[in-house]
Amino acid sequence: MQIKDCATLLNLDQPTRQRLVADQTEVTSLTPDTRQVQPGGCFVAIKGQHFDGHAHVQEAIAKGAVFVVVGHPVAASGAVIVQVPDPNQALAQLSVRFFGDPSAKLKLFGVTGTNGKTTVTHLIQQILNAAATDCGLIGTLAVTGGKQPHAALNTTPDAYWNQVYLSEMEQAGKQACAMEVSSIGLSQGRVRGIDFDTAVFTNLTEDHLDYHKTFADYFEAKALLFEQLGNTYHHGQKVKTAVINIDDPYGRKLVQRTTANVLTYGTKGRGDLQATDIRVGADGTHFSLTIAGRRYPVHLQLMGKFNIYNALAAFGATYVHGIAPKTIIRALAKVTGVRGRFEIVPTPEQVTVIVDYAHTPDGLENVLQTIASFAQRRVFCVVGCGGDREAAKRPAMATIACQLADEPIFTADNPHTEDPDAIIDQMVDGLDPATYTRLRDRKQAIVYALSQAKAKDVVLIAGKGHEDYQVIGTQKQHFDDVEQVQAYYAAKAASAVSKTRSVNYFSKNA
Ligand SMILES: CC(=O)N[C@H]1[C@@H](OP(=O)(O)OP(=O)(O)OC[C@H]2O[C@@H](n3ccc(=O)[nH]c3=O)[C@H](O)[C@@H]2O)O[C@H](CO)[C@@H](O)[C@@H]1O[C@H](C)C(=O)N[C@@H](C)C(=O)N[C@H](CCC(=O)O)C(=O)O
Ligand SMILES: Nc1ncnc2c1ncn2[C@@H]1O[C@H](COP(=O)(O)OP(=O)(O)OP(=O)(O)O)[C@@H](O)[C@H]1O
Repeated sequence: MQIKDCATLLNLDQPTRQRLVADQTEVTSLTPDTRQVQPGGCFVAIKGQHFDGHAHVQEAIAKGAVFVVVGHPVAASGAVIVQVPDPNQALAQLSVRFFGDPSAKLKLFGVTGTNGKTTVTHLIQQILNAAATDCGLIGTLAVTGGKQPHAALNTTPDAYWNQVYLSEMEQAGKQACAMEVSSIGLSQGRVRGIDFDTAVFTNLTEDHLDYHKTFADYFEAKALLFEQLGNTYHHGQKVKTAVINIDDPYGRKLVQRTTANVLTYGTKGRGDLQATDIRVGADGTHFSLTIAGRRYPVHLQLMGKFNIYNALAAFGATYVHGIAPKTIIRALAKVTGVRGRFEIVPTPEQVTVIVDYAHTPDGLENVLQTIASFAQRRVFCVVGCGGDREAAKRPAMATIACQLADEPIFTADNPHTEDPDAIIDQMVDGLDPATYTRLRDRKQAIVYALSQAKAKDVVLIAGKGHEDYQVIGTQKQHFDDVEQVQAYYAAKAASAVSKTRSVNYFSKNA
């Protein structure tokens, strides 16, 4: 890329555009991060919550930046510096150009909604792989599909990293990418410049209201994905489709918000794609799927009615790409689970232990209702709420746990800089203390639940799913719910062995 290429790309005033139009200086790298600036590169100054790139332009130039994009005038010299109204938008425009617009060459699936994004993207990946279409993933668990996986800092990375990851996937020979698109990512413009083929809506319930302030704003952020599918019908090879949960009232609104083709799905008698005759058994979930007047039996190993919705979403997203229903159904039947999503942790006892990422009132309710459909005895529920965010959902989470679990145990999630006890106080406000147990230390809470559970009980450990850390204060410490369960049973087995040994020892010497 040369500086002159940016003349028509960026939102520049006429004199600046004329100044750049003949500049053949090569721009050999691009970054919004002062720590990554390379000689010959372009630096885009971004103002974040903690760091403002504008205050560090001279530092970027000292590191060799030849082209700098800013949002307001800065006192710096030694490079071509241009001002644009929105540096975040400029970063997206430059990234698409610099990395050769990889999303145009991949089948791009964007999945949004309060719950189900991770699950649906994984299901889409499994189906595409079964149909010999190599698919990468961008989402909460990680970014995969390039040469090597990347840990996920955000569910939806920023505009620069999206293009980096997509170009890595393209270079690694991937043909598709399924991407989780968060409402925060949408409202911050992180997916600007990504040419989605298919946008999927799962559902909308209360979440992230500390960020979006009102439910209406939260919905508007989600709606952006469907509006951004475009307003033309000449997308080259891309046929744009919105796949929408029509049982959700917000899904019904979204149908009006896109000019793309729409495929709706649901379980309540409407939708192009419908699930009926739903049966939950010990071997998973069975239902009949109807599409285009044909009916297919489907079996999922995944538990829970919400996973039927996730399966319908993934079915719709891949069906519109011409994948045969039977191929999709076979692939869905093989999926055993997604890490930290209703993950059954094997135990040496007849206690069913489930680790699940449910961290919204709706998510927790769904998981507990699913457990109720097969639980034979008591249900324990270890759950907490995150700190420094979303205080409003705390009492709702605890009330649902008290209503749907026999033994709710309230504990810490990621308290961040809040006092875990203060968070639990807000959770249990108005609840009868006789109806729950509170143990602020998450390890102790898990150990307590496991030690109380008897054969045929179920222990749900909710809220952190795949996370292998706990954020206490400003420190991120290693903590993994699955490991805690394994450690508990390993310690129990070791103590049983040592007790047996000591009994033998004493009996031998008696
Ligand atoms: C509130 C928020 O959205 N924050 C995001 C924001 O961070 P920030 O404003 O603090 O950034 P910053 O550290 O001030 O840096 C600003 C700029 O300066 C640059 N910088 C920074 C340091 C330096 O030395 N030099 C430098 O140039 C950075 O590269 C960046 O371009 O920009 C960062 C880089 O893109 C994001 O990682 C970060 O997400 C944080 C981690 C976060 O927690 N975000 C949450 C709210 C979020 O986005 N969540 C959604 C939804 C998840 C869900 O659905 O559950 C998500 O998509 O993850
Ligand atoms: N379609 C759904 N409807 C309601 N709840 C769901 C649905 N799918 C999953 N869940 C619940 O929400 C939890 C999170 O699921 P998943 O990770 O797939 O959602 P997500 O949208 O990616 O969440 P996040 O953005 O917070 O990572 C699951 O562990 C499950 O409890």
